Amino acid sequence: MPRSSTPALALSLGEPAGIGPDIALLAWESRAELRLPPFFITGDPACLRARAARLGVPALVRECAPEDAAELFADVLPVVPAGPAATATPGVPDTSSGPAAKAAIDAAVQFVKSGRASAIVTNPISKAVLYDTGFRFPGHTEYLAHLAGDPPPRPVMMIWSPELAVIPATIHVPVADIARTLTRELLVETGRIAARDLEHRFGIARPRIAFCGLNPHAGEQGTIGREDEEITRPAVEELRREGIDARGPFPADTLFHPAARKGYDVVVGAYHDQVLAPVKMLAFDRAVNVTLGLPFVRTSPDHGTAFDIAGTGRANPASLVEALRLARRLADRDRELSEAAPVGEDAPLLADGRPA
Ligand SMILES: NC(=O)C1=CN([C@@H]2O[C@H](COP(=O)(O)OP(=O)(O)OC[C@H]3O[C@@H](n4cnc5c(N)ncnc54)[C@H](O)[C@@H]3O)[C@@H](O)[C@H]2O)C=CC1
Ligand SMILES: NCC(=O)COP(=O)(O)O
Repeated sequence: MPRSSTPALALSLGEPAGIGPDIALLAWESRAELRLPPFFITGDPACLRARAARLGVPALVRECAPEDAAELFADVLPVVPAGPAATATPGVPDTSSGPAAKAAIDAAVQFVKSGRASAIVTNPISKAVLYDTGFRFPGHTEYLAHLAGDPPPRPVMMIWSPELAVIPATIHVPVADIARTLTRELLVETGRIAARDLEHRFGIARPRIAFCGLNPHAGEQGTIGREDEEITRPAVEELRREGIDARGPFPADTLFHPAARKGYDVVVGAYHDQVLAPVKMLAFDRAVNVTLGLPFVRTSPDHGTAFDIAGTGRANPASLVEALRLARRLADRDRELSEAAPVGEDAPLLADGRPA
């Protein structure tokens, strides 16, 4: 059988005791109806066979090489074995979970970097389980940047949905540390990366980037906290001087209602829950986590491991389905841009080496 010229997407197994295996199986089961782009899973095939049997999903799990996945996808669930056996019971991670989840990410990244996968989609990991097994990165976002290159690019987390797209400038930072982690340099870098990737990867000609204040009422002209005047406003002004359509700082409490959402393409928030809560309220089953700033495409469902429903058949694969679709779209656009780009010494390059 001829091999497809477009590599499949690599989907990492995620936390084996979470809903990653469930949603991967359920998405694959609806592949024809949903016209899903072909993907293969990196991880322990035995874990997926056991979960398919438990859920009653008639999936034929087939071990294969990445190159064969696109052709096999219509008939079987392609799995490229990676990492140790994942022995955990659904809902109950054990000591195999951390190494199995990490090895699945490592393999997916290796395949996308070598051109054997078009993009990577990651199933949720349990941060606590990984930290317990020696993982020293806050999450996928920073770990993927570490694997992407030396020096690592600055990664930016964006949660994207048709209703709302948001970026937390600080990510997995304790609330007590947010104000000192939020710097002008961080906001400027985040704005630049957002502007660049929204234009190049998402095709938005001049993205409008709204910055949230940190304090109530965006600090009320410095009377309720100084950060918005001393950090966020100068960052917005610096970005505007560079030609980026940055706006704000705006009070967070009035930035997410329907009329306000018409005024920007993405919101950069000061911290995780300030912007992830609104997007998950509006679009929990449609939103997709995208890492900007990487030399390859990475998406993920917006939710976590959902240990409480793993292995029950109640997990909704909709966010994973959107993550797969978006990964395909972004990877196709990356490929079109690189094919159209001039070659040779004069070709302009982005900071990470991608064609501008
Ligand atoms: N990209 C990633 O790797 C992410 C990992 N996490 C990790 O997930 C773990 C659990 O986090 P939580 O805050 O409990 O959030 P969670 O998203 O796992 O669960 C929150 C609630 O939503 C439900 N839920 C989540 N996804 C669902 C789906 N697809 N279908 C139906 N119901 C669903 C769960 O059953 C639970 O009641 C943590 O260890 C966290 O670090 C959280 C977010 C993203
Ligand atoms: N709350 C979002 C989240 O935890 C995702 O983090 P990451 O693993 O994609 O870095």
